[in-house]
Amino acid sequence: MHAKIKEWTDVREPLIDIHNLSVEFQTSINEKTIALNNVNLAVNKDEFICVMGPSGCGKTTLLNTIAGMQAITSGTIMIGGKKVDKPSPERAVVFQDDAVFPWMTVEENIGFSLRMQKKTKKEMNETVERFLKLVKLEDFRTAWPKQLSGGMRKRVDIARAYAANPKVLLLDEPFGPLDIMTKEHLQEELRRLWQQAPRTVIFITHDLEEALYLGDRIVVMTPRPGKIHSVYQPNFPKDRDMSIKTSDSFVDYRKRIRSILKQEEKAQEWEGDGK
Ligand SMILES: Nc1ncnc2c1ncn2[C@@H]1O[C@H](COP(=O)(O)OP(=O)(O)OP(=O)(O)O)[C@@H](O)[C@H]1O
Repeated sequence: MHAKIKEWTDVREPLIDIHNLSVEFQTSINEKTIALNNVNLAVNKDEFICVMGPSGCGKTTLLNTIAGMQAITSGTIMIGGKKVDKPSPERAVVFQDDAVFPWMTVEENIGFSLRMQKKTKKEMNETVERFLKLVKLEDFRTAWPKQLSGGMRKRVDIARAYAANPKVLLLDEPFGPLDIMTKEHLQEELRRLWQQAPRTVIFITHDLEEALYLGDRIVVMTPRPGKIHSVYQPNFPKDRDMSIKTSDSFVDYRKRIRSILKQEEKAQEWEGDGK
């Protein structure tokens, strides 16, 4: 059995406190799937956390549970001292498939939640303007979603979630279906946006490079049952660009985490053979 790596992580001001969280799905009368097993995690206010791991390790279940969209079997999630048990506008979710409204222009999409929150016209215009600028879509304010590329629609989606002014932004593989160039461009933009408008972000991905580039901390999950294997805090510069991907430290983290995932995969194959 390989040694588990535990790393020093710095949680000073936790906004999110996940304690002994387990989520089970009843799959038939006598069978259940343990999607999350005893997960403990604290997330600082305005921290950018990436949760990564192979398919089926419980990433989406964790995100849905934090969003309040998935019932908890045992344990608790507290956000800002309040127990999570249902969805709230304090938590905005961005999914893999963009959720822009095709019948609204770019600026109407970004202002949607502000209209729902009954903000004044002035507040709404200022916020929409700010986020149009931050995601560099000022020249497309009156465009319809079908006139935009996939990457641009994703920027509208993120701007809309941001403009709602949530305490927590939850992103579930938002760049998953995009080509590598668009993906890297959006990763840089998201990091820049987050620096200019800090928010507590939980970003789910199965892409290790994406997790290392974006996250201040990287939570590595492993499956069967879904658990946190280890947490890393690489301390890459806050203000970063794609060049960090070739740094010795980045390459070293990538090797170490990849080797953990490989060992876990092998261990599971052995377990599978033993059945
Ligand atoms: N509604 C459900 N009913 C039954 N089982 C479920 C349900 N949702 C998830 N599961 C199971 O829970 C486990 C974790 O699933 P989850 O989707 O959270 O993993 P994931 O890491 O997000 O995977 P992926 O990267 O493929 O999206 C899997 O074994 C999955 O089959």
